[in-house]
Amino acid sequence: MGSDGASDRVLVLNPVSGSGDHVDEVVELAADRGFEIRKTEKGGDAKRFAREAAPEADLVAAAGGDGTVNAVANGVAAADALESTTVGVVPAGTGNNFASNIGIRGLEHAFDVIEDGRRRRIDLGIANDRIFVNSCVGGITAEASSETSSESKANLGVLAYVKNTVGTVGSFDSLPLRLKAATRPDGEHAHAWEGEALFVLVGNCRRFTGARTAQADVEDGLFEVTIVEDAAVTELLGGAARQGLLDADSDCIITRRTPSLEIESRRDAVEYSLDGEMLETETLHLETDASALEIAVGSEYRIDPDEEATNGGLV
Ligand SMILES: Nc1ncnc2c1ncn2[C@@H]1O[C@H](COP(=O)(O)OP(=O)(O)OP(=O)(O)O)[C@@H](O)[C@H]1O
Repeated sequence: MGSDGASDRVLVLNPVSGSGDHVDEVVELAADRGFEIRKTEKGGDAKRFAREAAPEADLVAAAGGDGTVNAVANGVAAADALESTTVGVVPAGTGNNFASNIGIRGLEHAFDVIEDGRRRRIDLGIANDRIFVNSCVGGITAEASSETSSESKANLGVLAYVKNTVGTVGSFDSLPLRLKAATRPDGEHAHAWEGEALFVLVGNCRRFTGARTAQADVEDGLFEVTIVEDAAVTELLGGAARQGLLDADSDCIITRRTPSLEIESRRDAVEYSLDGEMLETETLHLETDASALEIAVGSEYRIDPDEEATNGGLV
């Protein structure tokens, strides 16, 4: 407790995330460790609670799904406290994609990590004036993505999205988009792409191509961008996917690493999902804020997830 009565560790608890049966256990674990607990009652509370707590608190933890982590990161940023406040992640959502990417396995483990885990400064994604930690997804999967199981995502990468969409949506309105991605931090040497996209997947801490791990390098100042052209559906229906051919090597799937990009719709506004929270806009400007957010990570977190194969996973 600070001298003015403000807590130095605050837990923002979403009681309705996931199946909603985490509340008692989280309250007990948090109380044992001296957290002040603030339960959300409606949308907008998590960001507000984090913004109010961050100027005094060394640690603000988010108990909920990716949306709650997103709100807490946005609140800490709104308080201008990213330099001084660490964010903790307590996985109590449906998918908990971000938590698993940073090596957090469950509720009790999350509190152990907050107590003793390494601190790392990771990149944040900025989409127009909002922050995201894990991913920004545009197109028809913006909603379908939350329904694709994490197991299926990890195994199939971007193919899981195409398959899931084909399975659940049935027909498609592809997006006429224009993308411009910088190849250097100063915005020089832009790559441009224009065409009909089924979806655009921008990963900060998460990747969508058929890599061995779903975690992207979140300390490199770069997004992993995947564009799936609408021709992918034809390939998929043609049986390429069943034979395992539709993946990062497909001509319909374009991948880029970039510190910033702009996505412009050539028709209507497009719905994007920022860590599961929706944003509708015609033009989306995305950039990374390198090493902006301090988080507590589990031992399975990898700075460079691709190094695992060569050095036995040690970082
Ligand atoms: N008390 C509440 N009642 C209703 N909605 C709430 C409440 N508190 C937060 N919310 C809403 O919950 C959403 C965030 O949910 P969150 O993403 O954390 O969980 P989830 O959807 O179960 O998990 P995941 O994103 O991992 O699938 C936000 O959109 C927020 O507005």
